[in-house]
Formats: sequence, structure tokens, C-alpha cells
Amino acid sequence: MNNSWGAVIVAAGRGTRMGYAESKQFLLLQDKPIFIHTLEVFSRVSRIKELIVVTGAADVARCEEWIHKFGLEDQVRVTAGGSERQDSVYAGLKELTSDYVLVHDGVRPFVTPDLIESCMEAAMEHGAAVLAVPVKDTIKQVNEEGIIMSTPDRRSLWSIQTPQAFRLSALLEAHERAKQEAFLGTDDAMLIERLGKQVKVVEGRYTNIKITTPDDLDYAVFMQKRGE
Ligand SMILES: Nc1ccn([C@@H]2O[C@H](COP(=O)(O)OP(=O)(O)OP(=O)(O)O)[C@@H](O)[C@H]2O)c(=O)n1
Ligand SMILES: C[C@](O)(CO)[C@H](O)COP(=O)(O)O
Repeated sequence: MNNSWGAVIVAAGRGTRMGYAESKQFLLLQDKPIFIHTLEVFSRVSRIKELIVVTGAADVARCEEWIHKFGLEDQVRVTAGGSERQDSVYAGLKELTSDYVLVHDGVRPFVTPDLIESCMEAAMEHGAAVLAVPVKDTIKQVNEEGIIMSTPDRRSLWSIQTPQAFRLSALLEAHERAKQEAFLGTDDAMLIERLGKQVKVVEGRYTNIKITTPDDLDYAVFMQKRGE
């Protein structure tokens, strides 16, 4: 079995929860767009031979310009995404020819090569793997009236991150099934899980945040200053 690797970096969201006119993946951290920081980490993992950025159709040209400006043009291709994250991932998958794929949020710039590689190793052993961290808070299930219904055992709860790694053929099949059945998931592992397949959880790091809201951006600036 061959083990060639590609990666899809999704960067086609609007950043509604961030609340800025500019999409959050294009905001600058130390004079560099957030998605470029993310791409630079992936470009340092030598086993990844195909690197696709998925962005909004109207942003393809400026993404290509940034990719050129930061010297990544030999490693990275850009394609247009869709209205949901899942559509964007699918658009990226269709560009790949590798045996395995990593899917990663363009707005998780603090991932590191060692985390990416540990996810890749686990996917080659188990077929599918995701990074995650154990939840630190007590989690409650709450009903529409704001009343606590249950307290799940925290020892079995993990906060799921990206990258998420899969055999490309399996993830394409899972996306096509989800599309046919009008199922929309919040991550790619869900699409594999619903086909009855196992996904291995690999312990990541709390610093691998997704920049979602303005407080995450403050934390990202702090992390950059600290040299993460
Ligand atoms: N149609 C979409 C929606 C999201 N994403 C990407 O998926 C990642 C995680 O999504 P999220 O944090 O939800 O980003 P947004 O959709 O931009 O944010 P919001 O939900 O607040 O609008 C981001 O890198 C985002 O650019 C994407 O490529 N295509
Ligand atoms: C894929 C993901 O980053 C895993 O935590 C997350 O599910 C994306 O979710 P969002 O709804 O797009 O924030």
C-alpha cells in the first residue's frame, strides 16, 4: 500500500463570529496573514507532497499573491470553496491524488510539524486519526430552558482539533455519502464515524487553537510574541 500525503487547508469562511469586515484567515499576525502562518508549518513537513488551500472564489487571486509573496508558490495550489466548511473540504479533496489526506483549518496557525506527523502516523496505523485535547471544564448538557439535564463523565470527553487525517478514498466516499444524504457535520471525522468506521484520537496541544472570536485573536498575538 502506498503512503503518499496531501493536505487541504480550508480558508473560505467568512469569520462571522470574529465580527470583522475582513475574513479572519486574512488578518495579519506579525505582518503575515494567518493562513500563511498555517501553510508555512505544513510546508515544513517533507512527507506532504500536495498542499491545497481552499478559499472563497473572490479571494483566489489575492491568496495566490500572498502565497507568491511568502515564497510558497512551488508547494501550494489554491482552489475555490463553498458556502459550508464541508463544501470547502470536498472541493479541496477533489484536487488531490495522494493516498492520504490531512484536513486542517487555515485559522489554526499554532499547529506544529510534530503534531501533524503524529496524526499522520496514527492514520497510517488506524485508517483515520484526529488531534484532540481532554476537556478541562466540567461539561453539562442543558435544555432549551437553561436547565441542566446531565453531566457526562469528563474522562471520556475530548475537544476535537485539526489536523484530521484519512485515507483519501475513504474521506471522499464519506463526503459523497453525506452530500447524498444532506448530512452536514462540523468536522470530517463525523462523516467517517457515520459510516461505522473507527477514528483514532491523538493527544494534541491546548495551544493549537482555532481563531474563532476576538479573544482568540488576543491570545494569538500573545502566543506570537512568546515565539510559539
Ligand atoms: N464555507 C466555509 C466555512 C469555513 N471554512 C473554514 O473552516 C475553518 C473553520 O471554520 P470556522 O472557524 O467556523 O470559520 P468561519 O466559517 O470563517 O467562522 P464563522 O463560523 O464564525 O463564520 C476556517 O479556516 C474557515 O475559513 C471554509 O473553508 N469554508
Ligand atoms: C473542525 C473543527 O475545527 C474541529 O474542532 C471544528 O469542528 C470546526 O467547527 P466550526 O463550527 O467551523 O467552528
